[in-house]
Amino acid sequence: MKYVSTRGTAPRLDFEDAALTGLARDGGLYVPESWPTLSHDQIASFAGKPYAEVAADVIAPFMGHAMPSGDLREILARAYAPFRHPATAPLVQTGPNDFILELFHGPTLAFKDFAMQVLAPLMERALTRRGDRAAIIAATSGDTGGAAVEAFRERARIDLFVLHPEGRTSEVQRKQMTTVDAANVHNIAVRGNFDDAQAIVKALFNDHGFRDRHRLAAVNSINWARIMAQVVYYFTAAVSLGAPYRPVSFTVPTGNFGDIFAGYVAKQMGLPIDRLVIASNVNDILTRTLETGRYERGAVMPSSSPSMDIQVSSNFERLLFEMSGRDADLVRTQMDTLQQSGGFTLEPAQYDGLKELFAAARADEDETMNAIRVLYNATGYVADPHTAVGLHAACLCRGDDSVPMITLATAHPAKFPDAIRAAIGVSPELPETLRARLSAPEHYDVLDSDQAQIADYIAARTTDRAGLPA
Ligand SMILES: Cc1ncc(COP(=O)(O)O)c(C=O)c1O
Ligand SMILES: N[C@@H](CCOP(=O)(O)O)C(=O)O
Repeated sequence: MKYVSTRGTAPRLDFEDAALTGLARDGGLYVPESWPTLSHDQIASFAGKPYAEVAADVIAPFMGHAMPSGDLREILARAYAPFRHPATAPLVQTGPNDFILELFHGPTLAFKDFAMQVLAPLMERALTRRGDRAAIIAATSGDTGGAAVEAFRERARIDLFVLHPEGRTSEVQRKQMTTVDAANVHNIAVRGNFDDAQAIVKALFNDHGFRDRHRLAAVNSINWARIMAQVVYYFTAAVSLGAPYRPVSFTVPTGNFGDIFAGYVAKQMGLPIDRLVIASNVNDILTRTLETGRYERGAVMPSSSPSMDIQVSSNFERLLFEMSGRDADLVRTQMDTLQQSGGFTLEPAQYDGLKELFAAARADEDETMNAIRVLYNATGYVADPHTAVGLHAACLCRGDDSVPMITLATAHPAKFPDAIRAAIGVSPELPETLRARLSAPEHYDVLDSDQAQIADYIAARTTDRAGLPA
């Protein structure tokens, strides 16, 4: 399996190089050269299998000859062993044909653990084989950072730099990152919003001298391996509701468009998905794009679902590439226009493709709180605010009632206690192990949203190759 960039001029890479590279050298994102497909029988055979085994079958075609199948299976078994639910990604029924897919039973209580727990051993294995090391730079609106810190702490070949927007994550999210005292973990609170932090990460990758000197790697969803690992739970959820013999729909709380792009990939691989619903909070660039055909950046607004406070959705570039018939020249021009003037109009083929595959709806703050309240009053279930945005959108874009609608629960409500208390007056409990750790001292530095300042900070703290483990 080879990987190509959405902007067409970066080298084609194999899986391992794509996973270590992060952003392509032309500023684009890597995608597989073609989509592998799974047969009807293969998909049917997932019924009743442990999550890690389904993961091996779904992931293997993307990896080519990167590693023997036994090694992959071992990595996956270890990655999902610490999840606190025996089903790993359980489904909960909340209505006649409505389900919640709980993706928060991993170590940091958010869906990011599904990919990060796999990415860390994959990257470490590749670096060990090469006798190399990497400096990971990640931007987070709250959850990617915590999951990355947990997965990469104390990995000898990796320095991890996590940029979060100062004061714009929940307290629990911030402490999940900053109370970890590990020599290879560096937290930076950026005076700005998530888009500022993500723009700096991309700019540092586009500075090829800096990138090569410090061997930059990415663990945001610009890294293809993140998306790949997230495809798996679409299969396990759909199969447990009768796929491939019947279609299912998914609603996905969306920010950087990574998680829902994984749903698109599952569909390309042969999973019968009827609707993919994009759920936005007040930062609704994607819902507006679906309504108008224009991709137009707005100001980032703080919300009760802070992990989705994003206006530039990185992975939308992958979809634009797909919907244009993989026209890299067009995508490059569109991304340049976005950078220069803050927006562009989709080509008719892109817009038609988008409307055919996706529906979209936004939830404002009152609607988000109301969705938490309505579900709690009807069933006693406590949904986190991101999930609630999804529940609101699922209701609006329901479509055919006979098709199961699965809303992704992307985080545990205990990560957002203030919002939950405001909605229903209940304080969700953190798991005991996490609660104890969050009272430890915090470690982070506050920097301006300034590329040069952040580059200097990283350069001063990156272990050089002389510091490689034997
Ligand atoms: C809890 C939660 N829900 C939803 C999202 C949005 O996911 P994506 O950025 O993949 O669209 C995020 C952040 O990525 C998140 O942390
Ligand atoms: N919501 C994310 C933002 C980064 O998204 P990613 O999926 O590209 O890592 C977060 O919580 O950090």
